[in-house]
Parts: sequence; C-alpha cells; structure tokens
Amino acid sequence: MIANDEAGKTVIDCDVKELYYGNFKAVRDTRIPIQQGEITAFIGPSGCGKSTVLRCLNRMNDLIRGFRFEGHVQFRGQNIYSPTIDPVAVRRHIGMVFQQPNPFAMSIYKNITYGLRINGYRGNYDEVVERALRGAALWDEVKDKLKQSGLSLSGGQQQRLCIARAIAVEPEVLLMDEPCSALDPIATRKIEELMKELKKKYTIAIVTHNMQQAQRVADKTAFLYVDTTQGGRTGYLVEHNETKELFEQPKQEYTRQYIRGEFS
Ligand SMILES: Nc1ncnc2c1ncn2[C@@H]1O[C@H](COP(=O)(O)OP(=O)(O)OP(=O)(O)O)[C@@H](O)[C@H]1O
Repeated sequence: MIANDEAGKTVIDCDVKELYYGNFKAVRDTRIPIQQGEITAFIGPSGCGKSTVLRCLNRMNDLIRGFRFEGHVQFRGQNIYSPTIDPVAVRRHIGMVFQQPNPFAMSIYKNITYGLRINGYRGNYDEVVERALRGAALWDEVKDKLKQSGLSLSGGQQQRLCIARAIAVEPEVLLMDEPCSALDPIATRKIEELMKELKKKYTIAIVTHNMQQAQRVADKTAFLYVDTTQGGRTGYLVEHNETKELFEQPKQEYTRQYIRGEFS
C-alpha cells in the first residue's frame, strides 16, 4: 500500500502473519511499515489488536504467557525476534510510554537517570536530565524541584516525565499506547504538541482511540478491524495510508464506515 520509494525510510518493518495468546488467534495479516521521522497512528475498535501489535514492536509481549507469533519485526533490517537479540537492548532503541502515567516512586531526577544507571552510563547525568526534561517540555515546570517525587506531579506532568524518562536513553523510536487517555483535554493537547516536536528527532507509533487525535498528529494511519467470520475475534489490518487520505478518501468500505461512526 505504501509506495516502494518509501521503503528506504522504513525504520521498523512489522509483518504479523498470525499472533496468538495461547490458542486464541488475536491478530492476523497485519503489515505496517513504520517510517522514519513520522508519526504512525493505530486506530480501530476495541479488541482489534492495536496494543498487541504495538507491543510486538519492542518485544513487550514476550512477558505474556502463551504469546507467540508468525511473521517478523525488523528494526533497521534486523529481526528483533532473532534468538541472538537481547530484548532489553531492543527496548533501549525502541522506547515505550504507557496509557497510565507510571513514574517510579522516586525523585524526578532519579526517574530520568534510572535507565542510564542500569546501562552503566558514565557521562554527565545533570546534562541528560535537563536535556530529557526540555525535550519533554517539562523543564520549566520542574527545574526547581528535581528532588521531589515524580508522583507529586499532575497527571499530564507525570506523562511528560515518562516521556522524558523514555527519551533520556536516546531511543530511535517511541511507542505510545494511548498516552492521553488518562488526561484532560488541556494536558492532551500539550502531549500532542509535544509529539509534533518529538518527531523531529524520533520516529513515533501511537495507539489511539481518538480519531481526531490521529488526524491532528499522525502522518500515516493504520486502521485495524475485528474479523468474526470464523467464529473468533481476530484483528487484522484493513488499511494503512497517509492520514489525510485514509480519512478523506478511504479505499476500504470498512474504513469508510468506521470513520463515519457507522459502527464502533
Ligand atoms: N495478555 C493477554 N492474554 C490473552 N489475550 C489477550 C491479552 N492481551 C490482549 N488479549 C486479547 O487480544 C485481543 C487484542 O487485544 P488488544 O488489547 O491488543 O486490543 P486493542 O485494539 O488495543 O483494544 P483496546 O482498544 O480495547 O485497548 C483482544 O481480544 C484481547 O482480549
């Protein structure tokens, strides 16, 4: 669906042929190339596999019992599921921000330096903390209280702290699983503005329930739906395209119906 001349821009080539949790086939036939310097949104009804596919991109599903999938996920041409690849190293390159802000119960400063300390970083921690907090548009609000607990911040600030924590280790890709769903509209807009800034430096994939949000922030959008024809509930990719085109001139009837709200 995406033109060949864009293949060189592909940072992650995700091709899920079949994905299972135990005996349950959760996703099939979903190929989504994630392009460098872009925001790719995953949309679709509840249970279509948006979060599952997103979590495949940095091996977060590995932790789930019964998870297995056929297909591949290549990061810069390398299969991240190869037995020789360390999943922790994968997550250094491909960071993640979750639905609920989840700062650690420690100071703002230590939240940011946590990943660096684990990785044995020997550089200047103060510099990294400032750079990460500035990158997450939080520096001005917290620079005088870096020793205060991360949990003392507002929900929107906590989510920006989690983004700062994710970018402190300088990943190439940021995965965001409904990062605004626990936030009010003002905090949501702040995160959306931040995403537009972040994409100058990072490639982003985001799961969102909010179609307006996808239209506001995403360059490309992938629409997944649930196939119930075989008696199961298996998610699959219906359409992946430029966001504007997907919303204004959808190629698939299911996409057209979904964005018109004809089914939920
Ligand atoms: N850990 C798990 N064990 C078993 N089944 C799971 C697990 N996680 C998700 N599933 C199932 O896989 C399917 C896809 O779930 P997933 O959370 O990826 O969908 P989603 O599109 O992100 O949904 P939502 O929008 O409601 O968050 C669902 O049927 C769900 O019940």
